[in-house]
Amino acid sequence: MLQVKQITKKFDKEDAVKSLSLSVKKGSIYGLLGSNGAGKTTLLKMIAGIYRPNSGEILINDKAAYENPDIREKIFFIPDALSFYPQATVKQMAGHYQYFYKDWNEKRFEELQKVFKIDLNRKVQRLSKGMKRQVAFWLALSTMPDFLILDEPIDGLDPVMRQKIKNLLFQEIAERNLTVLISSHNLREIEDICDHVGIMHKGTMIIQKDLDDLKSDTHKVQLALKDPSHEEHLLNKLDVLHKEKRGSVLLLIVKGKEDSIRKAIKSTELLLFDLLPLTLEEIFIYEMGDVGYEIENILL
Ligand SMILES: Nc1ncnc2c1ncn2[C@@H]1O[C@H](COP(=O)(O)OP(=O)(O)OP(=O)(O)O)[C@@H](O)[C@H]1O
Repeated sequence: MLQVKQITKKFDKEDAVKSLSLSVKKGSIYGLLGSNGAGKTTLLKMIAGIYRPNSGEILINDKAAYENPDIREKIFFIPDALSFYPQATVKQMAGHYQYFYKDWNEKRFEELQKVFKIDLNRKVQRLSKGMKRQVAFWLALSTMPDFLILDEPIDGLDPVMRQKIKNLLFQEIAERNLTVLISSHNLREIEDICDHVGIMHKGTMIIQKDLDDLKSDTHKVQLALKDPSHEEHLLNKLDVLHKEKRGSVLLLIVKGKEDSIRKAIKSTELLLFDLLPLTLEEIFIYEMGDVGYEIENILL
């Protein structure tokens, strides 16, 4: 279990991450979403032990991660901007990781060559962007990590390779209880693979929930009132995240379970009523709107 407790990170005088808490259960995939500059990379780098928080603590299986080299060795971070030794071949990079990671698994490395099919003698810096990312996953999985921290992991990967890597992650989760924390702007990908989601804005976590709960907690409602003067009364009964009017039709994004929304609306006479679930992308946009991120007229 990964527990982040009230961590803050300042750059100069600005808080990049403010008193943020989060917990990720063993064997789960947690998707970290957020606006540009929200502090996602800074948070991941603190968890990976690259930045030291100004305050707060990061615990892995109840032990302080930063001070504990054995724990830090079981966390593997694949950053957004990859870096390799300038002249190193894939084989030499593997040798480097073998030296530094005591659980390096040579057999696993050889098995994974069948997936990645990249010549071991090629210089990593001369590989394409997507191939470099494949090498990063290849090396990461060969260190047999307990925690994999991924910053924009699919950038540059073709759809077939994306699927292969997803399958590898699912396999590691099923067989070894690997825990994965992913930061991404690709919400479809997050929706597809994550079981838990957190949304960050301006250094804080504005919402974190089980993905299924999050999706059943917000709905898109389209309605037309028989008597338009009842609009305010109706809206007061709903937790409205966003409202738009198109002629006499009201388009609403409403927080709450389907049953409670239907119940709140029941006593109002309507000419039209439609209730639809939201995609994660839509939930993200309206949650951001709720905290003051400008989202005028983008009802999807
Ligand atoms: N090394 C640094 N020195 C100074 N400020 C930094 C540094 N790294 C990040 N910041 C600042 O911290 C804030 C959060 O940045 P961060 O990279 O964590 O955001 P992010 O959520 O990953 O953004 P994006 O989605 O755009 O990649 C930003 O205001 C950024 O300018």
